[in-house]
Amino acid sequence: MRDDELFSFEDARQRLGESFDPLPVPAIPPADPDLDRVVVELRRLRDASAALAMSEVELGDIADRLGEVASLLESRVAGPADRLETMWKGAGTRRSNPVSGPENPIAPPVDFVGCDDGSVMATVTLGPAYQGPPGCVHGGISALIIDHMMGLANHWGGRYGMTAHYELDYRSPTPLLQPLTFRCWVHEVDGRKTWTHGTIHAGDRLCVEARGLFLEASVPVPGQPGTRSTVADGSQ
Ligand SMILES: CCCCCCCCCCCCCC(=O)SCCNC(=O)CCNC(=O)[C@H](O)C(C)(C)COP(=O)(O)OP(=O)(O)OC[C@H]1O[C@@H](n2cnc3c(N)ncnc32)[C@H](O)[C@@H]1OP(=O)(O)O
Repeated sequence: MRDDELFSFEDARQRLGESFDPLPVPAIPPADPDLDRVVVELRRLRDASAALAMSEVELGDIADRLGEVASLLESRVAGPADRLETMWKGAGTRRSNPVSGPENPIAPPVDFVGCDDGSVMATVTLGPAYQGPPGCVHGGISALIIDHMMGLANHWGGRYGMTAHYELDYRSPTPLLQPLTFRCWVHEVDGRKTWTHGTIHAGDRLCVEARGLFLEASVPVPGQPGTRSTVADGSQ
C-alpha cells in the first residue's frame, strides 16, 4: 500500500463502514470569564517573552512588575492536588488540557472542527515559543498536538482510548509563523483497539504523518474515589 493510500480519509471511512458513528465535538462551555482572561493575558506574555530581543531592552522594571503579579496570582492558588480535582469537574479537561484548553496558558490554543468525512481538523499558526529547529516547530509540540487531536478524532468516530503506541514520520520541516493544517481520523477499529492517523501540512506540503494505537481503558478520577473515567469520553 502506498503512503498516500494509507492516509486516505475515504479509505478510513470505507474500512469503518457501519461502525462509523460520529459523536458531536461539543463547543467548550464557558466557565469563569475572568479566569479565561487571565490565561489570554498569560499567553500574550508567553508570546512576547519568547520574541524578546536579547539586547538593548531594559527589562529590570518589567521583571519586577511581573514578579508582583505572579505573587498575587500565587496567593489565590489552591494546591496542585485540588486543581487536579477541579480539572475533572464540569467540562473536565476540555477546559484545562495543554492543546486547546482555555484555562491552560501553554495551549497555543488549537481550535478543532469535526468534519463530515470523519476527520477532525484544525488550522493554527505557531510562534517562537514553540520553536525546535531554526524557524521550525519543535517535533515534540507537533507530537503533542496530533496525539491530542487523535483523541478527539476517536471521539468524533464514536471511539475512545488511551494512547498505547504512537509513531511519527517527520517528512519535511514544519514552519513557524505560517498556517499549519492538522488533520486526524480513525483508520481502523478492532474490539478495544483503535488505530488513528494524522497529518500536518504547510499549504500542500506534507510535514508530519502519524499513526497511533488507542486502547479502551478506564482510569481513576482524582478526587472522586471509586469513579473511573474512560479517556476521551464525554466527561472530557
Ligand atoms: C467531549 C469532547 C471530547 C473529548 C475528547 C478529549 C480528547 C482528549 C484526548 C487526550 C488524548 C491524550 C492521549 C494521552 O495522553 S493518553 C496518555 C498516554 N498513555 C498512557 O499513559 C497509557 C499507559 N498505558 C496503559 O495504561 C496500558 O498499557 C494500556 C491501558 C494502554 C493498555 O493496557 P491493558 O492492560 O488494557 O492492555 P493489554 O496489555 O492487555 O493489551 C491489550 C492488547 O493491546 C496490545 N497492546 C498493548 N499495548 C500495546 C502497544 N504499546 N503496542 C502495540 N500493541 C499493544 C496487546 O498486545 C494486546 O493485544 P492482543 O493480544 O489483545 O491482540
